[in-house]
Amino acid sequence: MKKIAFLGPEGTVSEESARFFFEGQPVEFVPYKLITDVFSATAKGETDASVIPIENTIDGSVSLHHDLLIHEYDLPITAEWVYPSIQNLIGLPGAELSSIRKVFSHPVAIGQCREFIGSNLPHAELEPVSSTAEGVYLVKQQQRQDTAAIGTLLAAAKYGLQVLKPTVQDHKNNYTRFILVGSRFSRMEGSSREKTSILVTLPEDYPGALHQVLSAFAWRKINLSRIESRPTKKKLGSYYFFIDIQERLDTVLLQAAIEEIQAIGCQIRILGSYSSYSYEHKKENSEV
Ligand SMILES: O=C(O)C(=O)C[C@]1(C(=O)O)C=C[C@@H](O)C=C1
Repeated sequence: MKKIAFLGPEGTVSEESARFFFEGQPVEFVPYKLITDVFSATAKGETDASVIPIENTIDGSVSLHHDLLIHEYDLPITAEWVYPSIQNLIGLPGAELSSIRKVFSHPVAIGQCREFIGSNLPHAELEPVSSTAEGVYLVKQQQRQDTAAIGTLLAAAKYGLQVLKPTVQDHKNNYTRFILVGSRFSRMEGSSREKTSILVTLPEDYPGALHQVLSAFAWRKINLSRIESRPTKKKLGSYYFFIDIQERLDTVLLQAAIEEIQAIGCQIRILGSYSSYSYEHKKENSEV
């Protein structure tokens, strides 16, 4: 059976989203404490693929995860899906909101609930931890009525704690985009569109290089869904451009665009060509 690494312990948003994505597939989910361990499990061959949160509606791109993919782990992106991040305030049974003085959660989840925390828990100290479920686990361990965590319903149930307040994220449309890196799986139900991700390094001292890169896509009417710049870490002002393209890699048009970009001296690394699944589309399919 294929093994899927995710950010643990059990009960994270990553686990919820992976279970949703692989619903009905014979796979085994394996939790890892740190996101670097999630990447390296597949790089070392302990698992077949890793689930990586890459972007969130409220908090934006997860820079660390982009950088790990760029600099540390040469693993292809083999699928992408979107999943709602529904956060809940979780504590010991009977705990009162007004007495909460400490809240554990993943920094991204804290970022998603800032307004709620400001208005409802103004005196609480915020303690960032390695995942939302790690925070819920710590509340269970510490057994304190004045301590809570922001996490999933799955984690509240797993650790036998109470949901003190459900859906505390500041915006209803709080979605996270997850990528799968490592092995390729057969096509899931509910595929929406094909995408390719590339990493472009511009030639030095070439005025207008980025403009030329973008125009290679523009005049061919190739749609880009995202451009993210990340430092190359070699010197200040030097960047990689992470580009998501709404086209399969093997199309004539995209191949020609890539050749044109290389011809002006850019370096291109293909990060993956994969199916992208939207939440609604996949959900509709699984409900039929
Ligand atoms: O801590 C978790 O539950 C995770 O799965 C990690 C993570 C993230 O890194 O963005 C994933 C989605 C949530 O929106 C918040 C945190």
